[in-house]
Amino acid sequence: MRVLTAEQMRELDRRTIEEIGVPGVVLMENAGRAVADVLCREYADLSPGPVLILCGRGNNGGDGFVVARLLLDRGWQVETLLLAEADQVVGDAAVNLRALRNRHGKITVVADEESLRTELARCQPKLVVDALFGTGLNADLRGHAVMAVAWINAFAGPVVAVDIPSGVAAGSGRQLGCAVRADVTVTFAAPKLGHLLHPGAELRGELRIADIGIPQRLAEDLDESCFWLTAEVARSLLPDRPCCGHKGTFGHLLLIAGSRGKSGAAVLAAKAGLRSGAGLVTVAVPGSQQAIVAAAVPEVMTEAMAEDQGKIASAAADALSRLTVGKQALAIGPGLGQSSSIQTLVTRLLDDWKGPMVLDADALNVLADATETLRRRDAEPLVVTPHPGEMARLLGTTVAEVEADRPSAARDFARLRDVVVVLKGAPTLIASPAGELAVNSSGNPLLATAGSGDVLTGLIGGLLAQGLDSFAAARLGVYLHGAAADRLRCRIGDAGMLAGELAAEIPPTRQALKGGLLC
Ligand SMILES: NC(=O)C1=CN([C@@H]2O[C@H](COP(=O)(O)OP(=O)(O)OC[C@H]3O[C@@H](n4cnc5c(N)ncnc54)[C@H](O)[C@@H]3O)[C@@H](O)[C@H]2O)[C@@H](O)CC1
Ligand SMILES: [K+]
Repeated sequence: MRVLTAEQMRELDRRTIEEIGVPGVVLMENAGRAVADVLCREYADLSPGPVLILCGRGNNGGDGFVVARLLLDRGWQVETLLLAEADQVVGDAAVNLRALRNRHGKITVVADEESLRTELARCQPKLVVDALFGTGLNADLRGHAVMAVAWINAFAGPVVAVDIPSGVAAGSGRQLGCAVRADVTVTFAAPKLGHLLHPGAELRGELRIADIGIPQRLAEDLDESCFWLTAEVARSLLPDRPCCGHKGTFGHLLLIAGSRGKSGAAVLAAKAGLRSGAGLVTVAVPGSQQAIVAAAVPEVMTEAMAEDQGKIASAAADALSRLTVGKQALAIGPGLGQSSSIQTLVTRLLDDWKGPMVLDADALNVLADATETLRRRDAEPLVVTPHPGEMARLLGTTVAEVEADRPSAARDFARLRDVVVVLKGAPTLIASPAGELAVNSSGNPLLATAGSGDVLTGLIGGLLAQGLDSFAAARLGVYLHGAAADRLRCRIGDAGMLAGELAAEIPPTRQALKGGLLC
């Protein structure tokens, strides 16, 4: 499902009005009707209210006037507070303010904190509709809007936000000063980034997406495309499992991982590689770790590499090159540790191996200096899976700067280095070298545990081995990883998952996804 920025939404509105010829008031009527329909459907038990509708001076407030008029028509008691002077309301919003007045709706202009306090104390609503600010908010909330938000957030009954909770920036999900916490948000045409990125993702409550008459095909011309990685999208990426397939059909993954004290990372990634559905997994580990890994995962093949102080040594270069023969994908990084030998080995593999490959953890450091190596690779794009700290190191910036604009960080690095970036976090973002961005919809705090990144690397590696292209494997891997944690949360709660349990949960999650049981 496509995700829009505030500017893209404005562009689609404009083109629908100017090119298609649908008047703005029709779009506003459709928007207001969609909200009224949600209220009548989901809060029928609170009818006839009263409903309090808080409106701002822009078109978000205009939608609020439509909601007020339609709810009056449907027998609700409605109070409308306008937090602006009536002459500040212009255009389509002014048309609907007039229509509400003509319908004898009760509209009270509250120009300051004093009158707002008085009106809020008088209203006693059962339900509140937030139509103060929408996608046009461009600065921190000030004045009596701040008081209105605080009052809404202290209100005990349900709060429904029109388009986006007031105070949430539609392009980033950031809170501009303060923001409404809604139970339900009804947005129009498509979700906005601000609905999916935190804190907007929590503040919006349940998201309802309403068609207001903006043709989907207009979105196809937009420069930057961003998609919500829903179950439906993930399902479309699942690789085939032909009945006559054998283990060779489903690919052979070479995992290069582990060091003294970190053999568990290799074990977890190896298990996830197999749980992803790959036919065969070979794990190359420092010789001293081979028995540990082989005992922990008897289903994988293990290869002992020359080692230096517990880490794979540069003397292993030729052996590793030989091991790549006949493999469909490589996964490099979990628990490798950091050393100049590791840098040399990974750089050589980047040069020699033209097939799909996922790099994580310690292997990522190589990329900071490998611009030229990556440019001349002429191979399937790499998948890299940094957390914000690693992303900051790769971009030569700070974690705070990465966190301030996660979509740009992921996109910039993907374009610059011609790689698929999986920027871990809540939510995880996946960016392609072509500039596409996917925002994951699955996952929860259970994933914040040791080894969960190793599981993701093995999972993506296993999907690459099954023939998925890099962007598809990264998206499906990220979705399944989060969805497996979501299933576990239903059973064990939101703390205390072991990463090994996550790997074991991948097959039933995949099956549930296939059967349409995830949404
Ligand atoms: N044709 C359209 O453009 C449609 C717009 N729709 C609605 O219109 C909304 C966008 O409307 P607008 O662009 O008018 O903007 P908003 O209604 O979001 O409000 C912004 C208004 O407040 C002012 N403002 C911005 N930041 C402020 C701040 N911090 N403090 C005080 N005032 C501030 C702006 O100058 C503008 O007048 C959408 O969210 C949606 O609800 C829908 O009616 C569908 C059709
Ligand atoms: K709003």
